[in-house]
Amino acid sequence: MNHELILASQSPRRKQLLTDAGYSFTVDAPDDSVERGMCSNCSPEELVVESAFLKAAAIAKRHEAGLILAADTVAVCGSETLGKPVDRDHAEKMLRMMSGKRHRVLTGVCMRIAGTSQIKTWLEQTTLVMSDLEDEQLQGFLDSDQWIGKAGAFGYQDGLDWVRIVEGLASTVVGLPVEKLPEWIREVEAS
Ligand SMILES: Cc1cn([C@H]2C[C@H](O)[C@@H](COP(=O)(O)OP(=O)(O)OP(=O)(O)O)O2)c(=O)[nH]c1=O
Repeated sequence: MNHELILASQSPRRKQLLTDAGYSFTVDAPDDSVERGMCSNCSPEELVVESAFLKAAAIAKRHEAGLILAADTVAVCGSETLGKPVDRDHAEKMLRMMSGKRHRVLTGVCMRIAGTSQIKTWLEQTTLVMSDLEDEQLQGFLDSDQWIGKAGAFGYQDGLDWVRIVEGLASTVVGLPVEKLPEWIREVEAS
């Protein structure tokens, strides 16, 4: 990598994934307002890519150089796109919707080199299946507050035994497909 890496995210999970993969980087996170006012009638695939693009753009403005990395994650169940729950009731609604079903988690990623027009976006997808959640199990999980700040109201990294991956990378579910980064960094640096 020829540039200093800047993670444009407030997500502790993205920071952890990047650290565990051995990258050195600084963090400059966009505020939540970047995600508001997004296209309301676009597909979830378009939404995560557009959101990652906007997050990277907001941070690129503040830097003269460096490789900016931004991402956005949602869960998709049937025709519903599930972002971060706003409260416990919202989290419960999401989990009841996914209970006993397959769903997908999409992560859009944007990398851009500040001070240049070099920019790329990518989309990754992982399919999961959730067991039928018993009422008691669901209430216990909601009481634990582990759903807070997580798209679809669950954290795959929390070792839950009622959700498993059918196809795709676990890192995509947790918010950043780090296994793809070496290839993607080469692509954006060559663009
Ligand atoms: C599905 C799932 C999501 N998540 C998290 C990853 C993201 O932090 C969050 C999705 O919200 P995002 O809006 O993608 O990210 P964020 O608001 O946390 O951070 P930023 O916009 O600054 O980058 O859900 C998990 O941690 N585990 C999971 O299993």
